[in-house]
Formats: sequence, structure tokens, C-alpha cells
Amino acid sequence: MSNATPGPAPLRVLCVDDEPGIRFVYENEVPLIAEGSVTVVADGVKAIAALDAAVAEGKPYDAALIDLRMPGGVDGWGVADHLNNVSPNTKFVICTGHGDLPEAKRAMEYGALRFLEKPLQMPELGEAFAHIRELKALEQWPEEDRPKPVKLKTDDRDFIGSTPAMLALKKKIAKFAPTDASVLILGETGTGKEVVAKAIHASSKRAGGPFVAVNCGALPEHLVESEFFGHRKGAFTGADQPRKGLFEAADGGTLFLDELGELPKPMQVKLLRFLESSEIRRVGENETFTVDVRIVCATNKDLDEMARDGEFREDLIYRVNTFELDLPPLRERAEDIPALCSFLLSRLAGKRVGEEAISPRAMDLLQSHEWSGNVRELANALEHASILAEGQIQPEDLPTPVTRRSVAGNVGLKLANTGDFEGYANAPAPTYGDVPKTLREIEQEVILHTLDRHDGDKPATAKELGIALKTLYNKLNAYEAKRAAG
Ligand SMILES: Nc1ncnc2c1ncn2[C@@H]1O[C@H](COP(=O)(O)OP(=O)(O)OP(=O)(O)O)[C@@H](O)[C@H]1O
Repeated sequence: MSNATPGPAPLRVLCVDDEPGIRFVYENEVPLIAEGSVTVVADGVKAIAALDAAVAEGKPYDAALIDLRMPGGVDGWGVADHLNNVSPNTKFVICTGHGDLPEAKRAMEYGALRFLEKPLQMPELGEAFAHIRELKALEQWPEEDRPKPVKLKTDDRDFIGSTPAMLALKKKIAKFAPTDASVLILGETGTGKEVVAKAIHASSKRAGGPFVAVNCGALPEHLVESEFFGHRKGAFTGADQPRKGLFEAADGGTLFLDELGELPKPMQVKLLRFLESSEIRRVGENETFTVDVRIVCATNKDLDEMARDGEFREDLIYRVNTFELDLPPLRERAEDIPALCSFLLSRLAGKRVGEEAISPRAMDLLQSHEWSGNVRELANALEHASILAEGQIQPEDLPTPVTRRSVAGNVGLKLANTGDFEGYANAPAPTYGDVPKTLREIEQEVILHTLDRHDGDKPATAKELGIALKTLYNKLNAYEAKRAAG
């Protein structure tokens, strides 16, 4: 995954209109509403010259507002035609005082993003530019960062646990899975919520369909709607097909919405509408259509509390939690640890590894650790240990927090409380045990332990560590990807 998340870029806009009053408005208002720069010209010939000059400079316009009827031999259609030839990535809006249905249709055929009738309304122009900015940002969003359907691997179906709580959970999964009802999975970070979502999908009649997982907190906020619902044909550079959204990608299968509590409020309304109607509408299109998608959600947040604080829609909670599953933290099921170790070590090694790969003393430590990061932290600890171990895993092969729990927490507190470097000089030097560690490993420990102290609350963790929430997600994803890559 790339870390680049494009934000809204300033737009370069070309406006052409023969009415001086409108040009005055464009010159003064467009830089503000488009959050960029504007070139304003009075006729089609000048517009064509401006388009050519921008292309020759290697800086084609992002957007154009084009009047239809203009003197001088080149009308708005001529400008749109030229624009399509020399500057196809420039999104354009037709603005006319003589709008009728055939012209509006023709504008769409030319690839216009919108057809606005004069007198122009500022809110409409504002919406048009917001749409253009979103399209630009989507075009810059690396394809590999987009959530995609995954093919489930065999071990994705494995859901280890035989303590009474886990057996009860498995029984519930077996009952819920075959229905199409929505399921809300609750649990601390790393407890296996995604594993459970995959198990539900794999045991449902949708098992042959796609499983699409999306982390609601990791989607750039201004792209959420396009990402979920897709975009109409032609709205994109080189898009002769509509861009499919996540709902469409999951058609016939399951859409897993991880970190549901992070879903922006406007999208909460749209998700609710989808759950009520099964209908979606691509951004920029008027038609709706139906998709057959089962929604499974997960969160480590208290949604009821969020609803009380006005941060989450109460009616959406009732829609997504037809069935609710509560995953116990690992510290409450230490008896599962030996089997989990065997599973996780086998996954790392690519072959079956038994519990005897861990010495009894090391296993004691593993079973008495707090596991704030739950099974994910256990998987990381085992990866660490399996690299260091020569033969059977011994206590000294385990990461320091497992053998000496407080160290990383101290470092985290110091990071949070020290405004400058002086605090470090007065604080006791941190120790990291006998095993040498890289800065990256220490950082990972600090992050996971800070996350623990905040009970998996990622925004609070990011705040304490002084990093962007997105950076925190990227780091957690990177740990996960590194682990998955073995
Ligand atoms: N019961 C389990 N059996 C096997 N593996 C598990 C189990 N629970 C968790 N894991 C493993 O632990 C890691 C974290 O699991 P998962 O991503 O499902 O957690 P999560 O609760 O969704 O985390 P987050 O809240 O951070 O999204 C994964 O590598 C997963 O394979």
C-alpha cells in the first residue's frame, strides 16, 4: 500500500463567455469557489488559443466553463470539441442562457460534466467545482490503494479458539452466516473481527461471490462517496466505462466495513439508504440500480456512546446490528494461545508447526501477557521470536514487552509528555532488554502499546503519538502486510 493520499488540489480553470458581466463574476468568484486560478476570455477563438497554450506549456486546464452562443465564428460546441481533442482531461461545464433539453443532451454527449442554465447560481457552480475536485483527486489516487475484492485463502477460513466463549461464538456464526442479515462484529483491535467476517462469508451462500473489505477510517474523506458508489461513465480520464464502486464490486457477495465508527456522517446516511433499498446511484448519474450485497460491519468503538454524542446515527446502528457478535480479548482466553501459536507459526513457516516449537517457559510468558494488540500482537511477537530462535522458541527470543511489559508504555508516555528533548535527559533511560532492536521495532512496540492504553481507540492513539490518524492506519496496515507477506 502506498502512503500517498491525495488531498484536494488547486484547480486551473478556463472560463469563456461573451457577456462582460459574467466575465466579471468569473474573474472574481471562480478563484474562490474553485480554490485555484482562472483565465477568463471573451470568445471561442480566444478559448481555443488558451487551451492550446496551456497544453503547450504542459499545464492543461483542470476545468472549463463554456458559454454556448458566442460571436466570432467559434461557438461553445467548437470549444468543447477542441477541448476534447487537445485537452481530454479537462472537465468542462456548459453554461448557457438558452438551455433546452436537446442541448442538454448534446452537452452530455460531448462529455460535459454538467449543464448549467443562466443566470448562474453560485451554489450550483460550487457543487460543480466540488465534483471536479473530487474527480481530480480520484484520478490521482493510486489504483493499488483502492480496496478490492479478495479471494479467500484456505487459512482465512480458520478461526482458532475452543474456549467456551469462542465455541459459543462459532455456534452463532454458523447460525447467522446462511442468512442475508447484516452482522455487527465488536471487539478490541486485533481480536479477529476480519477473520470472523471472512468466516461468515465463507459459510454463507455467497461464498462463491466476492468478499470486499474496506477500512472506513482509511478512505480519504473527500473520496468516500465515489469509492462506495462509483462514478458515471466518461467522468474520468480514459474512462469509457463507469468506475465501479465498492457496492458494485461486492455484488453477489459480502461488503465488510471495518472501523464502521470512522464512517463520515454524510456517508452514514447513504449507507442507511442502501440498507433500506439495496439501491445505489453512481456519482454523476441520475439512475439508481440494485445490487445484491450483504453488509458485515466491525468496530472497536462504542457506537451507542457515539450516537449519544451525535457522532453516529442511531438508526444506522439498528440497521447494521441485526446480529451482533462480541469478540473476547485474547487475555480472557489464554487457553487458546497454544493452538493460536501453532496456527500462526505454521502460517509463518508455510508448513505445519506444533506447539512443541515453543518452550514451556516461553509459553508461560505468552499465556500471562496482557496482549493489548490481541492476536495481531501475538502474531507479531511470534514472527519476532521465530527469526531469533535457534530451534525451540525460548523466553529470550520473545519481544521485550512480553517479558517486561512496562518498557514500551514508558517510552510512549515520555513521547507524549515531553515538549522538547530536555525531558529525555531527566527521565530514566529506557531499556529494551538484551535483544538488540531496530528503531522501527521500537516504534512498532510503542504504537501497539499506546493503542492498548487507549483500548484500541485509534484517533486517541494518533493524537497522543502526535501523528496523523492516516499515518497510524498506514503503519498498522504495514505491520499486517509484513506479517501476511511472511
Ligand atoms: N481466532 C483467530 N484465529 C486465527 N487467526 C486469528 C484469529 N483472530 C485473529 N487472527 C489473526 O490476527 C490478525 C488480526 O486479525 P483481524 O485483522 O481479523 O483483527 P481485527 O479485529 O479485524 O483488527 P482491527 O480492529 O485492527 O481491524 C490476523 O493476522 C488474523 O489472521
